[in-house]
Amino acid sequence: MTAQDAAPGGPGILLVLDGWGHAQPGADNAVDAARTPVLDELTRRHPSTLADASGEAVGLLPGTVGNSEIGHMVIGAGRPLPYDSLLVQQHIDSGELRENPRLVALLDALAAGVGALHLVGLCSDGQIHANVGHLSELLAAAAARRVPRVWIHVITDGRDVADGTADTYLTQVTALAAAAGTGQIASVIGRGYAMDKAGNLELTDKAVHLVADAVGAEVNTASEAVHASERGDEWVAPSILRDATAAGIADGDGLVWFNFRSDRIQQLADRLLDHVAATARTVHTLSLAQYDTRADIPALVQRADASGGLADELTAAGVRSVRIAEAEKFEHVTYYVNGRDSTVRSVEEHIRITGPGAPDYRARPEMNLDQVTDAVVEAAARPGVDLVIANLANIDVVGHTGDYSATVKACEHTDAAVARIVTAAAQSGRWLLLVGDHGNAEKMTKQAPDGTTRPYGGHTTHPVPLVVVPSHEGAGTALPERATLADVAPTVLHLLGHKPGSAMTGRPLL
Ligand SMILES: O=C(O)[C@H](O)COP(=O)(O)O
Ligand SMILES: [Mn+2]
Ligand SMILES: [Mn+2]
Repeated sequence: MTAQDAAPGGPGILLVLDGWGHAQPGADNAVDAARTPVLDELTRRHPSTLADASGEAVGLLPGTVGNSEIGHMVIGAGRPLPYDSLLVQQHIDSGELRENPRLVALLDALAAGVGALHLVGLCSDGQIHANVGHLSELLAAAAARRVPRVWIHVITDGRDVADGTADTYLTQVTALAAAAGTGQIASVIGRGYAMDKAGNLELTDKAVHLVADAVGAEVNTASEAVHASERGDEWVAPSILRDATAAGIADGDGLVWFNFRSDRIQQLADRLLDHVAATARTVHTLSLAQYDTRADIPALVQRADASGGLADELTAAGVRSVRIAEAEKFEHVTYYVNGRDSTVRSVEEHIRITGPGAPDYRARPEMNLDQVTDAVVEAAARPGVDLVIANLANIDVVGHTGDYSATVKACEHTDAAVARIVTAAAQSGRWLLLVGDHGNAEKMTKQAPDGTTRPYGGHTTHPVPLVVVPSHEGAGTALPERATLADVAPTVLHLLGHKPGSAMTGRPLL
């Protein structure tokens, strides 16, 4: 049976170009500056539009930059999904968070037993992993319940916000603690250490020992630690404040993780809990939102239901898909597209491309794109495969370095990979849908809180290009002037010859 027979519409390829946003040409627009003849030609010749990938359109607070998790979840769900940051904010605004029974029980137990509360999280307003405003609510709750000691373990950012801004956020943390009437910064560490997600345990363990055992370079002030960093805010060395050398976790203490996003904090959370248990201490932990940890950490705010998306529809229709990405984005084309569901369904094959990682992607903007492309071309040639879903990571991952010329190169490598995939699609009679998951590389500078313009590798609120290359020349019709990521799954189903799922609010664009 050929793929054409298996799917009444026709087989296809959904290609997510990570971090491929659209903005007017400008001196900091790496997407526009790059030589991308293939993408330019596809956009010109075939039905194309711009899709909203940030804010309310995807389930974030208005004006919030998109991110890979919500981007891929909405691409898969075919509807905006209230994201964890939005749900946490709603719980704060309604007063529910402060009254949360789990939180109240923990704080009351600490007050009664004279235990300390440790608050650990990323301190910035990048709104991708955490929001320092959420810390303020936890401090207020601890003050209201008269917790005798509250230690703040600051993780510095420099990735979701412009580098060189950590000091401003430290000042903010101190002001929030003063306003709440409780909380003292105990330690400071860059997210490069504390939020590793690639299994580099030697990095994670520095954060474990800092938070659990108060082991780090001694500094007089948090700001001193930030200024001593030779590699920017992301790599602030593990530092303990001189007046907090007793801030390690004591038996019976409490710990609340205040990142709302799991992927980059779960490795630390698991490792720290293992270490505390191995050293015969008990710590009572909660997380702001639900984490994908090995350990069962009760969450203060539950996740939105993301079922009824593309994966469920494909399974019901018996549509066979292959998911392909390199390690950096593998979970995005599997777990997140499938609605944060780690089941590998019988109609799915997951291909994770591994290759040499890079401590610094500026030196390897090509990443492992050749192998990813090989795998897409190979899967596209297989008649038994109805749908290939792949992610090309370069534009986003290299964009995060904040290095403009490396990011231009990443866009050019991506263009060459797309050329091969277009040919493979044509040879196998497949349609091809290209879409970004959020903006990044089309804006490589940002105004810092002090008013200066700085290099910026983070995400944006810009829309993303969406292009449909039909399987047969001339088969395309114009797309609506504007779309959203929620329209991707209905459009994919339509191209495959199916109706949108009943849980989907997005529409087929063709
Ligand atoms: O975790 C990261 O690398 C960034 O903070 C967010 O990027 P992502 O949403 O593309 O993963
Ligand atoms: Mn992304
Ligand atoms: Mn990113």
